[in-house]
Amino acid sequence: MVDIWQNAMDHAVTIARRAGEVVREALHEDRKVMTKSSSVDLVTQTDQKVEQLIIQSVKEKFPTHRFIGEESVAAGEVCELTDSPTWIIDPIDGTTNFVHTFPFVAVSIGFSVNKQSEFGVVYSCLEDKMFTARRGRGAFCNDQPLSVSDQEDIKQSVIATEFGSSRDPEAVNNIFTSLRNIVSLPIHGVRGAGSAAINLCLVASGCVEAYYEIGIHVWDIAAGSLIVTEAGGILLDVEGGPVDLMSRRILAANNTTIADRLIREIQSFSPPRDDEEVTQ
Ligand SMILES: O=P(O)(O)OC(CO)CO
Ligand SMILES: [Mg+2]
Ligand SMILES: [Mg+2]
Repeated sequence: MVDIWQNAMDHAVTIARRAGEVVREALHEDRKVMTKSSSVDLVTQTDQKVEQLIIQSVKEKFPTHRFIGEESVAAGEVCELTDSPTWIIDPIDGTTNFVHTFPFVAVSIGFSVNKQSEFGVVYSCLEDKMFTARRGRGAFCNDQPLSVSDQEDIKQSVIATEFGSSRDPEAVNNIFTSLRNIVSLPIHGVRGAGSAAINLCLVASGCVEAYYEIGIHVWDIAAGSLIVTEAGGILLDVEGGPVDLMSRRILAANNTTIADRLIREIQSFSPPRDDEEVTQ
């Protein structure tokens, strides 16, 4: 059977690898750090350069396709997901890690048609791990199939989450309340790679049972979320119900038993949506 998006996916893998080389080389240079939404929301010239590299190369091959890119949105482009084929790009997921040479940095490329994810590519470029998923065809790391953990007991689980880049006292309070509740269940441990995309790949790989976060953006999770579901995992909103990739909230888990137990402990809140201006 012909897969009409296979060419696009092959291109995503090629360009993610090339982008990863640029990121690796930039680690040996001075990294000029700028800030965006808060003093701890970091961006570098490499983020911008890599996003342009990806967008230009995709435009040459697929001139009618649309884009949602983290740094393009930061520069004022609208964050709108339509039915058109759309590339959802985070050029460096884990910019704080990149700035500090903490070794989990990913290039994340999601691709959606009719608002449905068709493929996801996450290249963890310092580990040299290429995570891929094609809708209905499974998830892989360096071509080896992935599957989520089969653990059903939350007390035997490791959960990934992050503190995010908001320092709004109420948001920080909610984050710590959730964390205290979950740690106290008790669980085996809490981990966070500092990259939403890599955290999702850790769920897909069975290294952690679940990952949840409030405050992430669609470009952080577009690719990794398909990698989770294609590895047999599930996606939900942090209050239960269907996940909404524009809502800035996600819970990815190996199964509903683990997800339902976490939902009872998460103190949720709602940051402004990624597509807020579009939906108003
Ligand atoms: O490093 P970035 O792309 O800002 O992403 C963060 C979350 O927004 C880590 O996932
Ligand atoms: Mg990101
Ligand atoms: Mg980024």
